[in-house]
Amino acid sequence: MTDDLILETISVTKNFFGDKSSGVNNITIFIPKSKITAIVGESGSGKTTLLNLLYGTLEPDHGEVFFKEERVLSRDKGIQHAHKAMRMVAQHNTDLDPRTSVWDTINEGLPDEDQSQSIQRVTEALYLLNIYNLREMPFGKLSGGEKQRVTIARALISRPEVLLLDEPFNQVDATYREALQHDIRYIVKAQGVTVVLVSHDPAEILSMADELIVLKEGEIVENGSPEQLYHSPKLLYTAQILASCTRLTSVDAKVCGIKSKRSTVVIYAEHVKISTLGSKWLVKMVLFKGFFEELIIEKDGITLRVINHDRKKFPVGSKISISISRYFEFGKWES
Ligand SMILES: Nc1ncnc2c1ncn2[C@@H]1O[C@H](COP(=O)(O)OP(=O)(O)OP(=O)(O)O)[C@@H](O)[C@H]1O
Repeated sequence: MTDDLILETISVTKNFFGDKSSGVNNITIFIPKSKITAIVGESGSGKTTLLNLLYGTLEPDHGEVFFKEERVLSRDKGIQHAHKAMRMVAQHNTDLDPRTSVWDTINEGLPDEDQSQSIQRVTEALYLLNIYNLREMPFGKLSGGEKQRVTIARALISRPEVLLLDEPFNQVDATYREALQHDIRYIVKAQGVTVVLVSHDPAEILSMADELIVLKEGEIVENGSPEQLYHSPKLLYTAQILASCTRLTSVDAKVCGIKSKRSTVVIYAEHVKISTLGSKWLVKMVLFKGFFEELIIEKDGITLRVINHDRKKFPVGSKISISISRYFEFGKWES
């Protein structure tokens, strides 16, 4: 393993109850040090299974997982080193005692040998995650977002080299999600922590990750930087995970003025420019997205998603025309 890598899986397979369609199959990945790598894919594609294999809480049926040069084995096989250097924040915090104070919950994450520095380290973690004011509250009384901050503080207090995050912002409402994402990115970058993040949310993936690994049915189908995969997806599957888009057959795409020889056309909402000239499309729905709107527009039974920055200019029922600056073409086998 080269110095710029920290975790590696070599041809790892983990199936449940011998069912090859479950878990993950023959996965080889390299996780770069001090970067945020996101594992993305539809529900059931094997993201959590892969995270548990990296952490060592699942043992592969075949293949090997390495933390630096050291093989990661499952907990029952007793390899401790990798666990000390890694921390996992799971989707739900159900194993944490709701009666324990925030201070004590975070302190429990500090290894015994560091307990002499407990006051300084817990205080630091509380400030880092912006939750100093909550230190005396029982964990169970916190909001979803606050709980998530505490769980991440508890994981970071041991100064892990690798932080594994499974849908970490799931329970956090939209208002606080962006702030928490921003804080986590800032903290991990400042501390040089390596993060492996499992997420469903395209905005989260694109704004937080340095690298993406796309899983489908337990296999890696694409990987690269967020920019690369967003702007030049090789697969329809990847485009649909990363972007707000419309998928059309090549026959339906003719309504948008696109002539394609391939079976499927994908149009990102941001690539549709709108104006009032011509007025051939009907605005069916306006979705408020904060500083922009997403319009659902229709013509000849075809609906398109469109980003509109000129808010309130195109209300439901108004007529508009479009021009498409870019689209992607895919064959059937690429879905
Ligand atoms: N402990 C288990 N026992 C049996 N099957 C399992 C187990 N864990 C995962 N699976 C199966 O393996 C496949 C991958 O599951 P996994 O939880 O890794 O997917 P995922 O991509 O994380 O899904 P989601 O996004 O819904 O959390 C699924 O078909 C799932 O049913």
